[in-house]
Amino acid sequence: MNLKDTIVALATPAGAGAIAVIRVSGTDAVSIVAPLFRAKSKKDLANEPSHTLHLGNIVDEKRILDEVLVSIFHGPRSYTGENTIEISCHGSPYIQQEIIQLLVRKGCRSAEAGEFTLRSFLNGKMDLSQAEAVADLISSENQASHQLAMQQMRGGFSNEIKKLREELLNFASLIELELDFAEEDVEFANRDQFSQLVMRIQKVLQKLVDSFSVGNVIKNGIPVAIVGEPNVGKSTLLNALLNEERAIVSEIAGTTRDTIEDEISIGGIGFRFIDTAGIRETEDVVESIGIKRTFEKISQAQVVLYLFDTSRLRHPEINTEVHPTRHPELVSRSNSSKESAGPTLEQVKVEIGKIRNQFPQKPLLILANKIDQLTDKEVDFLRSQVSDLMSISAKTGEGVEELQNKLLEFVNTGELRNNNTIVTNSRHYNALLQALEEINKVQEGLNANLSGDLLAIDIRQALYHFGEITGEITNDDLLGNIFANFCIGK
Ligand SMILES: Nc1nc2c(c(=O)[nH]1)N(C=O)[C@@H](CNc1ccc(C(=O)N[C@@H](CCC(=O)O)C(=O)O)cc1)CN2
Ligand SMILES: Nc1nc2c(ncn2[C@@H]2O[C@H](COP(=O)(O)OP(=O)(O)OP(=O)(O)O)[C@@H](O)[C@H]2O)c(=O)[nH]1
Ligand SMILES: [Mg+2]
Repeated sequence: MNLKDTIVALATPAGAGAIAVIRVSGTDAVSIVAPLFRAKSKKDLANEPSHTLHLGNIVDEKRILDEVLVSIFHGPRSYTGENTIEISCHGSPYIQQEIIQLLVRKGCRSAEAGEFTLRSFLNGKMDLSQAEAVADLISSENQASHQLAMQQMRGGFSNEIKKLREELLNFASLIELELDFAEEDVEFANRDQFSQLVMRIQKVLQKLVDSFSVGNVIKNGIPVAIVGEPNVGKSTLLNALLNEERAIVSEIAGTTRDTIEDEISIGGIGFRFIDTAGIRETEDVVESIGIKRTFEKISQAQVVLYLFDTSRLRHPEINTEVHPTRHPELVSRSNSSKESAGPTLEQVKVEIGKIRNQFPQKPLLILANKIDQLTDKEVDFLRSQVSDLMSISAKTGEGVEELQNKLLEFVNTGELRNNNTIVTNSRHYNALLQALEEINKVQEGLNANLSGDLLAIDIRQALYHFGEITGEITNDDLLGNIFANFCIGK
């Protein structure tokens, strides 16, 4: 990738649209486009001031390709920091390609993925964490992830890091200066002040490191596993939550064999719901693989929803000696297969206990489903038996909204509301962890009255990790990795 080239790419999505924007950036942007542009006002584009907009035609020799609007940005006053021209043409894929090919013939190179933003970074228009936020912003699909990306793009996080880095750098220089006067036993860096700074940095770093658990979840969606025995209504609940017929629902136990997942935003937060294969003893090879996967999904989930079917509970108070007038369909079901009668409430509690034992840290919501089949008295009885019970009907939607509210309670959105800095990027998280480790060493060194040269080594290491975040320290591989995940034209 030659960064001296003038590059061109479609900035809007591929395909037909009302209007498409083609972006040209680099030293020759203006000198390449100006001769191809015939302004209505006869002006020469090359003489126009920055941040102005011009109507005219794009012409290839004598042929008019399109009537367009052209905007001009003189470097360094542009997104990339280079000369930039944007051509807004009619949104036909044919016109887009004709104009782009014309520009390539006249000396532009097709841009690589993320190259405009890479140049913006290299030209000092933004730091690395801000550039990464641009990609997050484009992919944000709900209010929370949008807010975090926006915050990061505006530099909130980088500024915090940069300030700490500068203060630390000051002390590092003072300590290193002492080394030059080793014989004279001077102390330029006041150890008490330094120790205070180190403690402040530890606090900030720890806060940022801790925020990742929230940030990561907000960025990627909170995984919620829906589990329970076959046929209890897991897929019906998934569909109700997603408001879409996403999973197949049937009265046949074992319908869902593999996990199905999809994401939806509730209250501005993304939730990823994972419908799983019903858990039961089975000889069926495929089904048992599905069940194994269910347990994997539980371990990956942030919250687990355990469903059971109230209409099949065997219990004196709740039984399926059904009221024939209310549920004629159930009469035939329970009559035809006595052996398929469901578990007792005690057995359900045992099953829930097993999951609790296996995943002690995981919030587990117990959902008594199909309450539309019960009388109010039966529902009351159920609630009195299981304290943390939510009763729902996935089929009628009863209780689903309460469930959504309950799910929102699991997300600590306080930090988000308080506008605290939240780390969302695992690269930043790793760098922060490493910086914290080094800072802890510095603190230990101070406590142990370590000599300046040894302190300086750990300080330099910490500085290195700070620099990784904002991009003062970087390398081609890292940049390649980050920007390769961008779309072309960004
Ligand atoms: N048409 C268009 N829309 C766009 C972009 C773009 O590049 N082109 N952006 C691309 O992501 C975003 C806006 N970001 C931009 C950031 C800086 C400058 C710019 O010209 N900066 C100059 C001048 C600042 C000023 O005069 O206030 C500078 O930084 O010096 C332009 C767009 C979203 N919308
Ligand atoms: N009356 C009533 N029926 C329900 C309710 N929820 C689900 N059902 C029915 O129960 C049956 C099983 O529903 P599914 O959603 O396929 O159950 P599942 O837990 O995904 O089953 P598997 O995928 O086989 O493990 C279907 O006939 C649904 O219509 C409910 O709240 N009330
Ligand atoms: Mg299912």
